[in-house]
Amino acid sequence: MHGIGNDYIYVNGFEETIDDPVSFAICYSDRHKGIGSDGLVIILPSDDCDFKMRMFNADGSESEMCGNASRCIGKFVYDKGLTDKTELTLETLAGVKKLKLFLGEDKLVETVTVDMGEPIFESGLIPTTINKPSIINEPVTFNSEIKYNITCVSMGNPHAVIFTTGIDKLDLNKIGPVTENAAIFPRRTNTEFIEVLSTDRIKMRVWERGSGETMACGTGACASVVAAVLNGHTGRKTTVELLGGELTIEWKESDNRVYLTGGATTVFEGTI
Ligand SMILES: N[C@@H](CCC[C@H](N)C(=O)O)C(=O)O
Repeated sequence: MHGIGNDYIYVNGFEETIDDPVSFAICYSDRHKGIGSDGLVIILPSDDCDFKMRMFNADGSESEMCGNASRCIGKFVYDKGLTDKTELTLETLAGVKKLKLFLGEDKLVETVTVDMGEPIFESGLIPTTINKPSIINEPVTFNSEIKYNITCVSMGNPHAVIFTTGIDKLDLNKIGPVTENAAIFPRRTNTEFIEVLSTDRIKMRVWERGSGETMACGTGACASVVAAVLNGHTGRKTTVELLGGELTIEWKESDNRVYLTGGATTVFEGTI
């Protein structure tokens, strides 16, 4: 399945057990020698919620949260009849997320809104070793030569947001690994490169921790809109243009929570 091009292999953990998800993710995410994906998502029973998600990047590292995968899980469980509810709770390593499913004419899930919770700014919780309470538009030199101002936001997983120009031409394969593995990020980071198009539209390319450049990142889009608001670039409801499509993000003033809305698509099913 994919959420605007951010594709994962989804495994129904009610029926299948994967003993070694790390090796599975590395092996089958390979686009030449495996199935090909940005990683692996396992849908599991939960004690307290409707469902539980575990997600692994293409390098086998487990992440706390994935925005695009949570939408796809909503589609998976509803379309396959694992639930008939259109409002669901999902247990993740970043806490409980609430999903609202919207059906298309075919009565299958087309769009999902995820309550992604409150953004986190405290340096120690990002985590970053930069010795300031929070990191907003902070000048940082990477590898003693690449200078960027970064804003750090955790959506349960770490994001460094960079506002710049000419992102189409950026050599992400070169700069992405540098920011991802910088010593200031002890658990590595996802990095979003953002061009501000207007007060309600931004364009984003993302280098994901553990997967490299992907066509979209839901948590990254949320972190970027929060960073755009904090830096005075956009309003609280903003469309994010990504390589794989668009996401609508709203950081509500009333409850301080971030809401992510976008599509979810099934590509194919198979047995290995
Ligand atoms: N693509 C995802 C985020 C996946 C995890 C990320 N690479 C990390 O390691 O934190 C999304 O849609 O949020």
